[in-house]
Amino acid sequence: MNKNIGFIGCGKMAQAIIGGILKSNLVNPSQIIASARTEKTLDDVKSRWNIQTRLSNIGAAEEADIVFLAIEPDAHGEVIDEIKDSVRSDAIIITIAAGISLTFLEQSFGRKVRAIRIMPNTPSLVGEGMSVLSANESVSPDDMEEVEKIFSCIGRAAFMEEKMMDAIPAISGSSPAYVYMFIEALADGGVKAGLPREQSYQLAAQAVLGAAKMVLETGLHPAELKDEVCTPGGATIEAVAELERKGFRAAVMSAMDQCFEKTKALSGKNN
Ligand SMILES: NC(=O)C1=CN([C@@H]2O[C@H](COP(=O)(O)OP(=O)(O)OC[C@H]3O[C@@H](n4cnc5c(N)ncnc54)[C@H](OP(=O)(O)O)[C@@H]3O)[C@@H](O)[C@H]2O)C=CC1
Ligand SMILES: O=C(O)[C@@H]1CCC=N1
Repeated sequence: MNKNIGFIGCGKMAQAIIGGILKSNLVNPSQIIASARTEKTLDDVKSRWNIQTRLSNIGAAEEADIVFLAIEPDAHGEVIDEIKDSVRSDAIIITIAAGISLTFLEQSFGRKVRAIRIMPNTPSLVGEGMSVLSANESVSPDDMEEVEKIFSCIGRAAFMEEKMMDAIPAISGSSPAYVYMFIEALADGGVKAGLPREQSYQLAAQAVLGAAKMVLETGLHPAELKDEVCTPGGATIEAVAELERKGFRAAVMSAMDQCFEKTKALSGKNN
């Protein structure tokens, strides 16, 4: 891809995207220009990937064809104020923040900008991200294709109407955190039953990866796949019954409600 990509903010999520893009060889390290609040972060990313770094946000924004706002939701107003006169008029502006709307971006730039709102997740680092994208009407089909190319290189990309975007953190932006907790719990259970800890992590993580692939590749309903594992009178149904008694599914859905409510609160605060 013959474009310069700027990252304003270079924390966990930006680094997952940068690492994923570079692994897929979509661009060279010299095409990525990142800024952050501290020199420490910039030194870290420079030594990890040899990308270009700038301590000034303007420095990262002015040379970029695509500008990622990879900062906290609350930092958007101040940062956009800082860079808005330096961003190229034809640049594509992307926010990856929870709860930052396209209208907020347009209003903060004070002009028509090509704006895209994306909710990615950290498995982008290993090419297994899930990113949901929503664009304003200034974004052309060619722009969309270009941005979709980036996110398809680091996992799966889906376009959705903006009204859906506040619901995405709970299901795919934040959910890797709950899945890691599940893997950790599985591994602890393995250790409790006498398995070595390192192998327990491997067994647990591979079971989660395999189960996810079964859902994606067989197209079967998760309930049907679950039923296939439960041998009549066997061991699995005992575990399933205990998970139901302990409110496993209700706990997951209620956790997602909390995440959704917080995202809506961020949206309300920033829009
Ligand atoms: N983590 C995740 O899994 C996901 C995060 N997101 C979104 O990504 C965004 C960043 O989150 P995350 O990566 O977790 O957070 P981090 O705290 O890891 O990263 C934030 C980055 O922003 C930089 N920063 C903060 N203020 C400024 C500023 N004024 N100028 C320049 N740089 C600044 C920080 O610099 P420094 O390092 O020097 O402090 C840091 O590099 C959030 O909006 C979040 O909603 C979206 C999906 C998933
Ligand atoms: O915790 C957060 O707010 C961000 C959004 C999705 C994942 N991390």
